Amino acid sequence: MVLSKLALYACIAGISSHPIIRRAEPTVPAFVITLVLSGVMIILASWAVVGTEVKTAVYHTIEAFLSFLLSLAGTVVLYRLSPWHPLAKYPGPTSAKITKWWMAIWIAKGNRHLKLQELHGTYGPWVRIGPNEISVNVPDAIKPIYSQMFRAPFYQGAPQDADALITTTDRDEHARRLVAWNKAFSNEMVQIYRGFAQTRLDQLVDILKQKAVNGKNISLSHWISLWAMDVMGDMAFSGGFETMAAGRDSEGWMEVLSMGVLFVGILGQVPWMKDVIALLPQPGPIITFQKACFSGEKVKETKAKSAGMKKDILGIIQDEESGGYHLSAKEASADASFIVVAGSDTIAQALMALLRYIIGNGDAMNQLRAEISEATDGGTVDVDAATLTRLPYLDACVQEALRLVPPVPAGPPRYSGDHGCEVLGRFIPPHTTVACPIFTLHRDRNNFARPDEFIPERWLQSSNIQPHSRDAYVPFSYGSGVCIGKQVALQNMKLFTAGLLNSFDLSFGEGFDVAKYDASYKEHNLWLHDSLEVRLVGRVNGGGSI
Ligand code: HEM
Repeated sequence: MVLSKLALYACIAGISSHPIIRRAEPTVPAFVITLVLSGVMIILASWAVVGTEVKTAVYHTIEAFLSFLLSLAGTVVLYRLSPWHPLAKYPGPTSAKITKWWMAIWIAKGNRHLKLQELHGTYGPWVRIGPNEISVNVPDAIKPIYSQMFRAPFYQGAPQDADALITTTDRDEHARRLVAWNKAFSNEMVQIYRGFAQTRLDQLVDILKQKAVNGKNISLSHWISLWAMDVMGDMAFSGGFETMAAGRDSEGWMEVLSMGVLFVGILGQVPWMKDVIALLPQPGPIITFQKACFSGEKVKETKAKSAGMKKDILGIIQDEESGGYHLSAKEASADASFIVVAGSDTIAQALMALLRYIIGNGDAMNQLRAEISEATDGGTVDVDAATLTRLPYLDACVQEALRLVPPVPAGPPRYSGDHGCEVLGRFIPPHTTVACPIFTLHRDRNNFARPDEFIPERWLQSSNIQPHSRDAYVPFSYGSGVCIGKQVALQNMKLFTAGLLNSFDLSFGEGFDVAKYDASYKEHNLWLHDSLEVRLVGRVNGGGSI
């Protein structure tokens, strides 16, 4: 009888502990340890003080635990759905209001980009997509959100040994680290990186010329990925990846990276799980990647190699003279891993989208080929900085590909902090995560005319295609945390496309089904999809095929 009352008290404790847990959220291990300790104490007290048999005491303690957890969970759900919740006025699906696992499942399925589009179609521009999270599909809101707020707890979702520039949620630390990073992306360095990209492109063209015999299908997506990885290795560590020479990602870096990005995407929805994952014997893919590739050797090797030379990103950000922030070895290792993710798959995906659309659009291909041929004197001149300014149609094609298939499709999540903030006259309550969904903004017909079509002309100065909202176009994000590699990315994409088009005639490969290819796109934080199969025919400089 006494112990049944215990279950009742446990219910009351569950309900009344909700306001405490909500304000001072405990870590999972602290919560579990508290539960276990209180269980042991209850059993001991029942046995020693009340004189209950141990078996009965254990039974009633379990009963009390379940009562506690169920009443706590019930209170959480009721509160999240109640009119007293700070985000109560924002519409959204009930499951999303209850738990972040709902969004985690869409990410795992690879359809979050489509779900967000659907939600904004149903509920309007401000949608509640998590218990404490809103998605904002309003171009005018991008500047106030991304300039006032900084990175959300999402970035702390995966266990890692140290923060990278891209995962730190401390704005001051980010600003101090950025001093050295800005040096690594100065105009002078961007020109040096152009040389690396050109050398790797020449290597790729030679390889493809050998492979592209008898009109057989080539997986362009495969080779683009290898090119991007090798260029990134050169830029970040003065060499290190030789995936093109091997013809494959022999060490499996890309696979680990894709897993890592998916892992971060899912765990970022439920950052408290990090403590649980950290207890598992097998470390997550991010730590595996850092340990396998970058712990110790690569970081030390690059530091030694680039001493006094300062020709690669890791060398510059580790150099004490770059100023601002002293990177620990673990932070350098975290930065090294993230630079590869940030700078290789993004540019590779952007190029795959660009080539898929220009191969599928004869007019665009002809116009592009004519422009590139004229600017490079029939392919005899390398694409330097001056040449790039003479390629407006290529620039338009690049922008259009980044609009249709932004390599970072979800909106980077930002956080309203302890005090909340105001966006377009609305108060965003404290501790709210806010994101502007890039894919949805880019494909919204209120922002861009015929939004699902590839129309590079909309980016030309002479264009009168309306609507055309430049404010809604954010493939590189905005504000603090904006992509630091934007100039390198744009330059390398143009250089690659010009070089490839000067070297080959391209068409879709035999049996390649473009509709099936488009439908295969899955968004797991970055994109995963089928292979882009093409047929390449070598060209002689000046135009004709060989
Ligand atoms: C088309 C290619 C690219 C796209 C679309 C892209 C997009 C983005 C976006 C949206 C962010 C913000 C992420 C966030 O806040 O969660 C970002 C950050 C970043 N990107 Fe890129 N990126 C591209 C290429 C590159 C390249 C080539 C590099 C390096 C060479 C690079 C380096 C970075 C870094 C270091 C950050 C973090 C900046 C910071 O925290 O201040 N990106 N990128």
